[in-house]
Amino acid sequence: LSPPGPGGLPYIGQGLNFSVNSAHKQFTEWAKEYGDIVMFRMFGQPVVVLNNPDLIRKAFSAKDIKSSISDRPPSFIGQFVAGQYNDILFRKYDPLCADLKRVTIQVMYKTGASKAELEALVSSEIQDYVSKISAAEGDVDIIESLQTTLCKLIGVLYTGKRLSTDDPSFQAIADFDRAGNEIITPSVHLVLKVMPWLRHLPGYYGNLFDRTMQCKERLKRDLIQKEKEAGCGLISGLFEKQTTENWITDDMILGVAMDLINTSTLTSRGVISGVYFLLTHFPDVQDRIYQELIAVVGADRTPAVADMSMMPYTQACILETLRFQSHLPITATHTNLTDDVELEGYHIPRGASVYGNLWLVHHDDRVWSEPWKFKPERFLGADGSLLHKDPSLQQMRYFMPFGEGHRSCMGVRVTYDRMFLFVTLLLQRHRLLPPAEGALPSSDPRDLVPGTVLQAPKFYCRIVPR
Ligand code: HEM
Repeated sequence: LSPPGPGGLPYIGQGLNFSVNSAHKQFTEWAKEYGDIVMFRMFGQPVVVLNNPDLIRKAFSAKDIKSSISDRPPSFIGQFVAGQYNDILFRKYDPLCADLKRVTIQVMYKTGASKAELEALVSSEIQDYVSKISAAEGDVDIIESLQTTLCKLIGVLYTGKRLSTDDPSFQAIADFDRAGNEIITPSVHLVLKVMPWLRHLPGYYGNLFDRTMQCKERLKRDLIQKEKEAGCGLISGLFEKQTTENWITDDMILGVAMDLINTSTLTSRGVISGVYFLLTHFPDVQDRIYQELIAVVGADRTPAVADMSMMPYTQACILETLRFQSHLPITATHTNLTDDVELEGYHIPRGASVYGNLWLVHHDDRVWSEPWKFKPERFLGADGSLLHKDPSLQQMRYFMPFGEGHRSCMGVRVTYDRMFLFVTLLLQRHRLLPPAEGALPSSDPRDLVPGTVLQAPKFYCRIVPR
């Protein structure tokens, strides 16, 4: 039995009926009509949307890999940019993918993500950003200069040191970030997937492909090779691992480096611009964070990640931002390349594109009261403690901003830590106010700027000292 769903024109199916950039809205409409599993076709390709958190977990976490929907479909970037899927993000879920993901996470934590020295470097990058935006007078666009800081944070993760903006390693990251984010845009990537030969022709697609490959070469020459010789960050940590895990090739390390640039800058930009935007909208939330910050950290000491566990309200704001704005409203594409799968009595054909609809999960009004309101307190118990850790709470089953299962996000810890530092380092000494001229755009998440990652609309604010 096939899952129910909207029909459509022969072959084209629903291919012309919605924009890939706001697929989550269309998927959510269809869920109302067809239920928890919806299937439709796009240019002959079956597409399945899972609208219920338990189903998403079941499909994406199944222990038996044959019945888990954890592969990625063939893709242009995986094939031609990552050199035949020598990476994690675009690779099917074979044992090599699972091992590379496991080792990368291990090395990420060992060399960096949880080390105090690295946190100090991350914190200084963010403090520099805060000093820069708070020095500006009048109405400022605080997101404009964020991208440089995000690339510098990747520099810290990869090399274990701060890179200046004229360092060739930093420039290699920033250039790859620009080209990679352009080629990964769904509308661009879709064209290249259907017509991969466009990469050989002059014109927009051929130029973009050439530029991306040049950036890849620079990344290899100016960062990866240098880190291979000496270093103390994630990249040199992966090279060290080659001694015990001899299946790790140099090309895989380059693939991982490319993956983490593209998965981390756009998403981090979404969550940081998103939380600053909401704070500008809600001064009372800023005040409560400030009070908590002063009680735990004081006005002089620099906030550190270790303070986070003592600041439940601040953590609740971070969780609520992730729920409310659901920056990745649908998961990356999943598929099962080897077998057909039975899910809740429905037949999911091999090779179907499968998505988890995280947007719907996070705004389901049967679980979240007033889902379109920004209410950090929903994550707090009556005594003010954080509810997030309590798995018996039904709503926590409905919180999955980083996906679930074998393909879930590798940057969860990094993201929580960074959001905490961006929020506290700014609010300890400053207040975010609406612009003097003009109004703030709406804070309703349905008005976020669509794309692979939802972004806050362009906004101006004033930063004033406390
Ligand atoms: C900033 C907020 C972030 C959010 C909301 C987010 C969310 C997600 C989601 C929803 C997925 C897809 C899961 C799936 O396909 O089922 C994902 C995958 C991934 N994320 Fe993140 N992410 C964030 C930041 C990061 C960062 C900072 C990194 C790296 C340091 C990262 C690395 C990855 C990687 C490598 C994957 C692919 C894993 C795989 O294919 O197995 N993410 N993320």
